Amino acid sequence: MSLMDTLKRWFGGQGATPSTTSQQGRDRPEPPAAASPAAATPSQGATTMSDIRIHPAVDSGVRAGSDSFNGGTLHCHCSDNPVEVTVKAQCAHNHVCGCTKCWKPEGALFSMVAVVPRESLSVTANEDKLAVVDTSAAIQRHACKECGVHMFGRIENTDHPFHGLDFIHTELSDATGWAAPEFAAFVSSIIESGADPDNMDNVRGRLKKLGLEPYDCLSPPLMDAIAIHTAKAKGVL
Ligand SMILES: N[C@@H](CCC(=O)N[C@@H](CS)C(=O)NCC(=O)O)C(=O)O
Ligand SMILES: [Zn+2]
Repeated sequence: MSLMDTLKRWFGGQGATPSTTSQQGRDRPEPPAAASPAAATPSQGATTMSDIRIHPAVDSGVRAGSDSFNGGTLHCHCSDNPVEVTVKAQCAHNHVCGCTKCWKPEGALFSMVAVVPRESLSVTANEDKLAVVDTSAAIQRHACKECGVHMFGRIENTDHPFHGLDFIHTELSDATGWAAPEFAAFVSSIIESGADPDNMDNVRGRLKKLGLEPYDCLSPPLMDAIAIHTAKAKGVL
């Protein structure tokens, strides 16, 4: 059984959160400022739930994925010689992430990030434009040096619970059918990017309305998976 199958068995598979249909097109979001690849717009000044821009892919409603979808091609935001990453698999555990490390499009409070088996992902054009953002991080985020977009994140530590999985931002693909985001992770962390702490009830309320249950770390199934991995490594399980 593959790692992805094991994860799906543990976690119940992708697409657990059925979604409303988005009215939004699949246009790429505005390019980020190259100098600040992880920038959000923390001080959105939003005081009402509907004003809150979680992420362009969910702000008009979460679009359900397709069971028959089998991958696509991701591009960075460079108009010349964009980096291209090809993924030959559906993604799993798609979610929005509020941490400061994941790449967010301009104006968004959250990143949108999912996992795929690392063997399903390859860089198919302009690999020389990629560099790892922070080599000391568990997730080695390979970003375009020109536009700042994170093309994929890889865990090289073979002892890490998620080793074997790569992290991707499906919005970088024009294809439709990617599994929809299912929850919101690291919600409190948006404060670390400058979001107003007094607006957190509205942010969590908006996420719930979108069907993205807010968690301040990962979702319970993923936290359980990490604990199971640790318990097994310690010989407790
Ligand atoms: N509060 C921290 C949380 C960072 C964090 O733990 N991020 C998670 C979710 S992406 C993680 O797995 N990080 C590992 C890494 O960045 O390598 C922040 O916002 O910077
Ligand atoms: Zn993150």
